[in-house]
Amino acid sequence: MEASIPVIDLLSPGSAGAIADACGSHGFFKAVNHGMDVGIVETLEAEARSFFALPEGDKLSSSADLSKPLGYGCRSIGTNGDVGSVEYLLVSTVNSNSTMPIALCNALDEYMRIVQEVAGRVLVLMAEGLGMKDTDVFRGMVQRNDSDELLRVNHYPHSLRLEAPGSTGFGEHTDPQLMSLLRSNSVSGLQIALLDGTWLPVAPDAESIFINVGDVMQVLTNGRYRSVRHRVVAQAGEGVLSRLSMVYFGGPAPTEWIVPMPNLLQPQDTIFYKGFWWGDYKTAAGRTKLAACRLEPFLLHQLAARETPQSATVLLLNTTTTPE
Ligand SMILES: C=C1C[C@]23C[C@@]1(O)CC[C@H]2[C@@]12CC[C@H](O)[C@@](C)(C(=O)O1)[C@H]2[C@@H]3C(=O)O
Ligand SMILES: O=C(O)CCC(=O)C(=O)O
Ligand SMILES: [Fe+2]
Repeated sequence: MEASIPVIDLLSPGSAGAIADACGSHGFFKAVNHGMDVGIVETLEAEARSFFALPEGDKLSSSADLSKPLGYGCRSIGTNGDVGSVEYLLVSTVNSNSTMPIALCNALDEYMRIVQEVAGRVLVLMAEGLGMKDTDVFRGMVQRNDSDELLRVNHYPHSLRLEAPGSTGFGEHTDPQLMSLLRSNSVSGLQIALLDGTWLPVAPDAESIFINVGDVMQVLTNGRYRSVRHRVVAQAGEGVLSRLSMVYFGGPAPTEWIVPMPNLLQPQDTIFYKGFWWGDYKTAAGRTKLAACRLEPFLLHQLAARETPQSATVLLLNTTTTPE
């Protein structure tokens, strides 16, 4: 059967089960009937596009009050030499972005508000799909006062294309947090890695949202939900609309201890991961290259990769191929 992205209606009665299946098989799905306010999404898109159209110097100085790695960035991703044909704005909830255009700040704030609400609903369904009694456990982790939530707006202008068409827009990686919620315009480029290592292009859909499972969720669920490797391949097309995406990352508080959740384990189950504090994991992740397998040091050493097909996926995906 041809591989395809699972599509889930968030309002359907079977959505929790369908989400659990998708998070286990792909670590990724498209959600329809998500209820996000179209006007707020379109306003952020328009404000972000105006911001990205500013001269480089203005963009750099206008976000200079956001300390690295937050703020405006161009080509360089993280601090370890990774580059892509992307410019972006990375903001956290706790930052007051005083020197950015006020309309952009307002649009980011409004978007954060609606994306937190829908991310919360999805996290509840993710817990429900696992049969958890406390269906609020994941939402609770990302919606504490000190939770580590981020919003990133990525723009892939043709002018930044590094080499030939098909070159790196945003290199392959997994997202470190619990889950990410992505919305893009109608320009393609996003691809996800399947269990067998092939890359599956994700058809863009500006009306829908896309959910990624992140590293922390993979650990909390002892590998039942799979942190998906993904990348953006830069598209050709001078004069044509460029890709613009907005991604919410739901991370826990720095003091949250991340370990396979006891109430998801049966006595006979193998525990695949040792625990870590999110704060430490994030600091360590910040020192890695984008494509690194960041969970590798936490995989319990006595486990052979073949014993754990889902949780070992990330480790097995060093060499990936693109389907023709
Ligand atoms: C190369 C890097 C960029 C990143 C921090 C890291 O050292 C490794 C993880 C990267 C990532 C991927 C998902 C998100 O876009 C991001 C904000 C995150 O939390 O982890 C980025 C980091 C970044 O751009 O600083
Ligand atoms: O821009 C995209 O479509 C994906 C970006 C991404 O994976 C990220 O920002 O972590
Ligand atoms: Fe990502």
